[in-house]
Amino acid sequence: MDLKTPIVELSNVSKIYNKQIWALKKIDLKIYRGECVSLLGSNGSGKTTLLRIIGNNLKNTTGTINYNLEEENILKGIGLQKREQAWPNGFKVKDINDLWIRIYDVNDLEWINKLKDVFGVNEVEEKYLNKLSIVKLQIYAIFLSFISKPELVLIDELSSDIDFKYEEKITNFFKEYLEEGNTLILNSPSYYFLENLTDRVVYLNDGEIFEDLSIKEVKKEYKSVMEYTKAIFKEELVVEKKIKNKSKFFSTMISKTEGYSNVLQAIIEQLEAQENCNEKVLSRLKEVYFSILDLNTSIDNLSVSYINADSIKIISKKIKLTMKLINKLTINYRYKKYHKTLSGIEKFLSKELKRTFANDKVIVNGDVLSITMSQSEKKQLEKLKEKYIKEEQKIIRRKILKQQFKKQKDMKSKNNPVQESLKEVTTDENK
Ligand SMILES: Nc1ncnc2c1ncn2[C@@H]1O[C@H](COP(=O)(O)OP(=O)(O)OP(=O)(O)O)[C@@H](O)[C@H]1O
Repeated sequence: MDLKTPIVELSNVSKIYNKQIWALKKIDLKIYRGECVSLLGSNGSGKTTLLRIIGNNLKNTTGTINYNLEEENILKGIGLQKREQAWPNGFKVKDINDLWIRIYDVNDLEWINKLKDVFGVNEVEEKYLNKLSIVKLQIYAIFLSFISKPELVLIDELSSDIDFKYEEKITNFFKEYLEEGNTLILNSPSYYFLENLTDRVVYLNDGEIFEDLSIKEVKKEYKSVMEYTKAIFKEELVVEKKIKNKSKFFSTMISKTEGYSNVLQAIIEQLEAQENCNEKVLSRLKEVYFSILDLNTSIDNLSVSYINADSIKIISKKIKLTMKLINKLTINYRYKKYHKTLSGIEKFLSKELKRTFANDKVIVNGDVLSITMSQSEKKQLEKLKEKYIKEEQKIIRRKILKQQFKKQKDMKSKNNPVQESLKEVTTDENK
């Protein structure tokens, strides 16, 4: 197996949608065998477009793509997991499994059983596809992309909502797969996969490659992947928005999310310095940190761009995800020491941010603007609001149950310096 020749090489590749939107601009990129490459970049930077073009699922407008696959049939050589895969009604998971096995002419049943075990497919085989949760569907779509044992696998959505038991199992499976000389490309993986799997990051900005670094270079230059993402988010913003003014409305949210990310960073550094620190908690905390940083960048981006229903939906989704990650951490691990910090962040997300973005009006530079929405979008927004309220009620109920526990902890944490810095953020919040 030739590890030095790229498995895929893109030269001068551009994609223009509808003769208007220049989604990818003259991309030159070589991906090598055995690599795990993560695509990073803000919303709309071109990651999915690049992934689909490499995955032979979307036609590039200009440029050339050369594959160096051992498998002659490109459909078998490349596995692509797509976002929001639509399935016809009335199909059980096992029906689609049989169909895929037949389409790809797979005879290696040991391989299929292994995949079923890694991705938890055995547990859902008798279920109808439209009854599976979004996360289960995403994982199932990853399972399908591996069925033909492709040399190059592209994953568009690797949710941070994946259960911890599967996260570890999937990571180990991916590692083994890479060691056999196969290649993986991931779109915006969660922090866990970024930290534990990625060999190289390709950062896209407005359809161009902004940075292409190996993880070794990242660690040498920025100490950690976490520091890198923070620096690159900032660098990108400086380049993009140097001269643009942000409205006061957005700058408060931006400074708060930044404040929280700093508090989390301090906690993470404290934990990392401890000898017997709980790795699982640390990894979860990093995910929350990463998610807040991403939220911070998205709001920053939003503050200087055209605001429409879609951009609001994206932010709402990110707020929800961050809240879920926090809940996952506080509920599963009951990590008492930093509970106050996390519930402070959650309060800010649920009480301020979520409500702001669940509205169809936003304030920009002191003016109230209505977001242009179709009837169906308005209906969808109403449904979302309902869902948010229900979720909020659940959170409140959980909070009441935990009140007693919180009181005791507050007393204990009074002398903690990290808690003090949180206090600054929460005090600022009340202004
Ligand atoms: N089918 C399409 N038709 C028209 N424009 C599109 C289409 N798909 C993507 N775009 C536009 O191309 C640009 C790049 O989109 P793309 O989905 O590749 O970005 P991305 O980095 O994956 O974003 P996200 O993280 O939000 O998914 C965006 O401006 C997007 O609106």
